[in-house]
Amino acid sequence: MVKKKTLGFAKHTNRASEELTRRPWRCGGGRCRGCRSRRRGAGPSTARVETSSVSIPARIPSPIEQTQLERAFPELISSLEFYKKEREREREMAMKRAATTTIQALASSGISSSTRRLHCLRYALCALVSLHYIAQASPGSKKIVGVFYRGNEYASMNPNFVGCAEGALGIRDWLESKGHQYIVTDDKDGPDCELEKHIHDMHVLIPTPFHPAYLTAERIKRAKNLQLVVTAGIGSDHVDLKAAAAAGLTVAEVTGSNTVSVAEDQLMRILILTRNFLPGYRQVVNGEWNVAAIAYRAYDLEGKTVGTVGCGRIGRLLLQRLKPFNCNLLYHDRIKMDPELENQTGAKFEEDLDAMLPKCDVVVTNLPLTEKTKGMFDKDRIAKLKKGVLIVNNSRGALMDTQAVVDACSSGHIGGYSGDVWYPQPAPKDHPWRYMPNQAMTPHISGTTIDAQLRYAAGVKDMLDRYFKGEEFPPQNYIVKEGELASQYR
Ligand SMILES: NC(=O)C1=CN([C@@H]2O[C@H](COP(=O)(O)OP(=O)(O)OC[C@H]3O[C@@H](n4cnc5c(N)ncnc54)[C@H](O)[C@@H]3O)[C@@H](O)[C@H]2O)C=CC1
Repeated sequence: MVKKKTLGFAKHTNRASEELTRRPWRCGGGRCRGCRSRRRGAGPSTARVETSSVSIPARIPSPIEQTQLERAFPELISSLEFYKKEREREREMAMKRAATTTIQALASSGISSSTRRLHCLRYALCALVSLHYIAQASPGSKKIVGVFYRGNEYASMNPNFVGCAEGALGIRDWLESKGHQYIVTDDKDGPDCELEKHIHDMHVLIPTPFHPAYLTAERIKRAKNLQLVVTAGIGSDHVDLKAAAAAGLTVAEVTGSNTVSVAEDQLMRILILTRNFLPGYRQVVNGEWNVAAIAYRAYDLEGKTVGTVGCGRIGRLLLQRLKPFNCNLLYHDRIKMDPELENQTGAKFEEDLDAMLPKCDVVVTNLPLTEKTKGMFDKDRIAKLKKGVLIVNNSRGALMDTQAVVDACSSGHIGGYSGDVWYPQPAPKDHPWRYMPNQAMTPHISGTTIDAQLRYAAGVKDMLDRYFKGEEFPPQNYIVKEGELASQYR
């Protein structure tokens, strides 16, 4: 049976608002994980506030400490009281005021002896930890974990580079101003990684396909507080969707956010392969000049047959972009396009995939990775392709049988293979696709242009906002909802 988890705390707090005022860490509902964990002895008195590098014991000060604090920083205490009572906006202001008061009190205390300075620092630390605790434990406060690729020295080179861990989708201030905890990391694999430290108590996970945090059934089992997974991008195959559905999680992605970015990239890869571009580039870099080595298998795209396997949002944009090149366009999908759209793109529907493939000079994949599409291009299917076929796969690496692609590229049966998706990601140094001939591979980049990042960051923010308010997401964004997988994943 599917366990449903409460989405959005607006409803949640209404149901038990009085209880929340008295015991802010409890929802008052019998199914509340907070209450259950407290009964198991993991209540706030023993809770720890995790940050990416330190772990501070978070607890409400004892009455004695409170009196000491009151004496030391009366303004701070009244701010704390105010903070507890008032609504969200006022609470934010009170938090800022309390922090300022602490700093001002420190600065104006005229401390001369080191002992007094130590006392003062202790009080200040205690007050700040209390503030932090209240921010964590206030009604509806969520722990949100983002897993993105690291920006390193490039992080500060473009203010719109929000897709990296340092950019954190540009939503840190917004989330923290609402009292939520936002942990961002790129450390996602292995038992000692940073992500593992937060699995047990995170409420929301924001993974991205470019640096996938693999949310396995085993991790889902341990993610007792998890309610929502929002993929920053498109393609949520890094999540065990069946396990997510069984656990009552919502999985959503920012549908449409990078379709243009991928369609443009595919067009580029088709041209790079058709014109045999990369060997020419390598010659130049290596100080060589050998026209024949390129020209003997460089072609025009005009007149060639291009087939897309999968023709949803990206596939259709690709067909529209290919139309002016005067190719023969074919598509295979579960669903036939509207006749109007077929006319617009000039593409012909092929119901039988295996009948379409041998006709194609260029095959492009535009499918999600599902149980049905995993390993779709195995040895047998690749053998049915035209000799010298060019393949562009920006969908997912696992659509291909890795070794079958290596063998076909090595024998020349595949004349060129290009894409940006691998399994696993990041691709290990010894991944055979790095070393096979006739490849024009890159890291996973096509859907993470700056334009795409801004779109998927805005989409994630919109969905988080709706989640906090207990509102529905745009329907096309749901991959798992109320125990059901989106139709193409079933
Ligand atoms: N490399 C990158 O940066 C990116 C890669 N992608 C990948 O591209 C995929 C497609 O993206 P969209 O076009 O936006 O998705 P979409 O959902 O709009 O289109 C997918 C199409 O595949 C069809 N399909 C699904 N299963 C099928 C099957 N078994 N047989 C035949 N057709 C099937 C669906 O009917 C649908 O028309 C994503 O799922 C993702 O894996 C998406 C964005 C960025």
